Amino acid sequence: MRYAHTVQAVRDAEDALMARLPEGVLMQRAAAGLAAVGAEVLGRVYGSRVVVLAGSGSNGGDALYAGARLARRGAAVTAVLLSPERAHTAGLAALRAAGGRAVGTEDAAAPIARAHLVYDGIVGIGGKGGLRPQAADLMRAVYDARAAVVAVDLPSGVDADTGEVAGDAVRADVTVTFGTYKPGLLIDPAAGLAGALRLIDIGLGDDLGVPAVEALQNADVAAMLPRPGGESDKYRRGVVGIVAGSDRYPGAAVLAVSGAIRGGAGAVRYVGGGGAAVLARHPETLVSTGSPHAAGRVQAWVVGPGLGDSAAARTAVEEVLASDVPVLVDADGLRLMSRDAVLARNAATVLTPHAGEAAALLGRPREAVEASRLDAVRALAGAYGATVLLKGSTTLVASPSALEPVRVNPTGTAWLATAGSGDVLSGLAGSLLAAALPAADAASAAAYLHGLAARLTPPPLTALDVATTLPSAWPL
Ligand SMILES: NC(=O)C1=CN([C@@H]2O[C@H](COP(=O)(O)OP(=O)(O)OC[C@H]3O[C@@H](n4cnc5c(N)ncnc54)[C@H](O)[C@@H]3O)[C@@H](O)[C@H]2O)[C@@H](O)CC1
Ligand SMILES: [K+]
Repeated sequence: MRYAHTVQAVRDAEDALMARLPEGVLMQRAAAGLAAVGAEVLGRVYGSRVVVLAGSGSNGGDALYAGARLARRGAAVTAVLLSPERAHTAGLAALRAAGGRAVGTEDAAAPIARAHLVYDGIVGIGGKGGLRPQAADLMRAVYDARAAVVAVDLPSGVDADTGEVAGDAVRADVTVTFGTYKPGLLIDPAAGLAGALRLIDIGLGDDLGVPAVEALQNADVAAMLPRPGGESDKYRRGVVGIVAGSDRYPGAAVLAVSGAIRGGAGAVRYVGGGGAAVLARHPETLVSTGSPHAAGRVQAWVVGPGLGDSAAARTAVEEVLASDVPVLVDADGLRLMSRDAVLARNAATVLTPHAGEAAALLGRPREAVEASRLDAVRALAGAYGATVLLKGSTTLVASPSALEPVRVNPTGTAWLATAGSGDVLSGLAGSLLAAALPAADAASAAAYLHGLAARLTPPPLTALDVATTLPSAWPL
């Protein structure tokens, strides 16, 4: 698992650790990591030209000490001090002692134009709001110079706790972060500005509390997925029921079932008007028309993809929500469900909106959901007492309890923004629910596998390609 902690958690852990260590040790650990990554990016340090953009806080201090380390190895290092009277005194002295120099912003143009590498030490976890105009101007000069940008702790101007970007922010090639990831490094739009992430262990480990955000890694997914044993039969492995598609949208039925049959459940029941199309593609499906409760026992339901908004569709959603097994609601189901029906449930409910659907449920503009994804997913999970998977550029999964970390999906590709890919995801997640995975695990493992399958599929990909590639994404 990859963990991200809030600024407050980082500060508490740093305070606890600093009380046990001589002064300055943590900053030296940070600077050593920063210098090592800078040296890697440069390839050859001796003779290279490095600019340190140093703000007034400890983030600038880290960058100045890193600059000092590279200067000792033969780099020409120039620090540009954004507020010269408040620059980190000891860091600046170390840089000067190592042969580096410092200038004010008025003299920054020439060194920036010739720089190979620029450290963004403007602000770190103490930053508030976007870049100030002067810093934004300096960064424009940096991009024009095509220097490599290494952000210190996080790209300045992004919100460390939420991933929100309120104004101008640094666009980094690499971000070297200290002690733990910050939520903003994993969640868009900020994550899109961080470049490659490098975590430097500064020893916070035992002092960090519960993470705010976590990202599954391959081994985590492997440990969660169902594996049939000698005692398994199709019913013990779980049966998933899919209520999807309609005469008008039979394709959604096929796609949801194609995800479900590759999700580890022992059998898939399909209920609805798309049965002929489903059977043509997946003859192993148990197909029925009529109502969900007449279809036979299932261990989880998926309801909504391509369902339309007929009276029958509404009744089907109500009936499924009244059941005592886990239910995943997607697409049209999200419009047809009532909040009271979701709140009244005892078994788990998983909602899988994209930003537009989440916006409608929350009564916010879509852009507001996209700009504040973490807040949106938590708000929805709280309001509905449900596990919510918010799809998009970074897919997030929030549990109904605000104490649980939000999961951010590390896989995926922009090619997934294709018709029907969400239907495959809901079938897959429903199948994992039927195989008895807890709701947050089912949703986040499904997002992981779906995103990985998409990456393994040569573009331009179709939703059915993703479903077909799922077995290659399944960890062995
Ligand atoms: N506390 C520690 O033990 C450690 C801290 N470290 C570094 O210290 C950083 C945090 O340092 P600080 O708490 O001093 O805070 P920062 O260096 O992040 O910035 C705080 C300063 O920036 C100003 N500021 C806030 N928003 C701004 C904006 N938008 N534009 C320009 N200036 C702005 C504030 O007035 C304040 O003076 C971390 O991100 C990390 O880089 C590391 O050295 C590791 C150890
Ligand atoms: K920074």
